[in-house]
Amino acid sequence: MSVGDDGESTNVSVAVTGATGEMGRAVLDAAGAREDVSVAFAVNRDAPRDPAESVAGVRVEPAREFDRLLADRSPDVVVDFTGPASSQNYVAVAAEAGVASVVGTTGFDDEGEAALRELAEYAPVLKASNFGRGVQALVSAVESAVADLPGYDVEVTETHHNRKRDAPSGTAKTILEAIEGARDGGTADGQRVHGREGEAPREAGEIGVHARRAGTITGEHEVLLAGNHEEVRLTHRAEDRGVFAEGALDAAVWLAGREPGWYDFADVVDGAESNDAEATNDTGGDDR
Ligand SMILES: NC(=O)C1=CN([C@@H]2O[C@H](COP(=O)(O)OP(=O)(O)OC[C@H]3O[C@@H](n4cnc5c(N)ncnc54)[C@H](OP(=O)(O)O)[C@@H]3O)[C@@H](O)[C@H]2O)C=CC1
Ligand SMILES: O=C(O)C1=N[C@H](C(=O)O)C[C@H](O)C1
Repeated sequence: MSVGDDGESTNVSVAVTGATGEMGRAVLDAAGAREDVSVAFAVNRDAPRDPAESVAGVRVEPAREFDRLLADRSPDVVVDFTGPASSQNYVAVAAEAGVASVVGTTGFDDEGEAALRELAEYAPVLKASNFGRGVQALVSAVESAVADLPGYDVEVTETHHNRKRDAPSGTAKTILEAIEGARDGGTADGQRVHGREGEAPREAGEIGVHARRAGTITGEHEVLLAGNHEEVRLTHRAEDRGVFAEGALDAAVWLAGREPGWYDFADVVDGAESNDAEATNDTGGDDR
């Protein structure tokens, strides 16, 4: 991390994994347009066959070179949008070298999530299921609506492009946890009903969860609350992956130089200017 003459402006160097994936490309595009970020290197599992091929002007190296590049180029933060297994590997190598990680990858199982949290004891790890600032606002609005409307039926619907692997989305899981936390005394996730089929009517307290996959839709999340002959619908719609990429780079800039620990995007959005966020190593949360 370099600090400018004014002592204020900083430049954070990032290593980008999954560089030829949708999000890797978006991150490299966004980084190229920012003055507070530079790219130390970029890797992909299957690097382009032509070594001259680049993404946003950055040469993409094979993932097997990740350890060496990390040592040689000393990035401040690794920005990872890949898959759960590779993400865990990248964060492990980074943490061992004392390098921070921003993780956007979703779809971790409990074991994978716990492993990441353990790695946060060695280096800062900031993980978020959605780096859109609007989703932070959506989650707050959902918590408030659920608390204000006890007894209303709640259904969560997420819609994504047809290439998405994990369902429900990481964001939907974050929203579900917010709903459960906002209900009186909290509710067990056994009340989640995924899809709906058969004869039985809806039971009180159920939270319906619906995942749709179609075309090239970037990402939509809707929470429907219905009762008392009225409906409330809270929706977030991402129009472009650049939204997630900018949020992830904001997170990288915020994370550089922090103490080891577990952080989330709410820390960045709530206290972007402050340096006093407390890292946690708790095992709670479902931010996958
Ligand atoms: N938190 C957020 O705001 C957001 C999170 N996401 C999440 O980010 C992740 C990536 O999404 P997206 O970019 O659309 O997906 P893509 O499939 O377009 O890209 C995934 C990238 O990760 C690489 N990759 C996948 N598995 C492995 C592996 N086992 N080892 C090494 N590299 C691997 C792929 O390499 P290869 O080309 O060789 O297959 C590819 O470069 C998903 O989990 C998605 O849910 C997405 C958008 C926003
Ligand atoms: O895979 C995606 O595309 C997205 N994944 C994230 C999720 O699982 O919530 C975030 C965003 O909705 C796009």
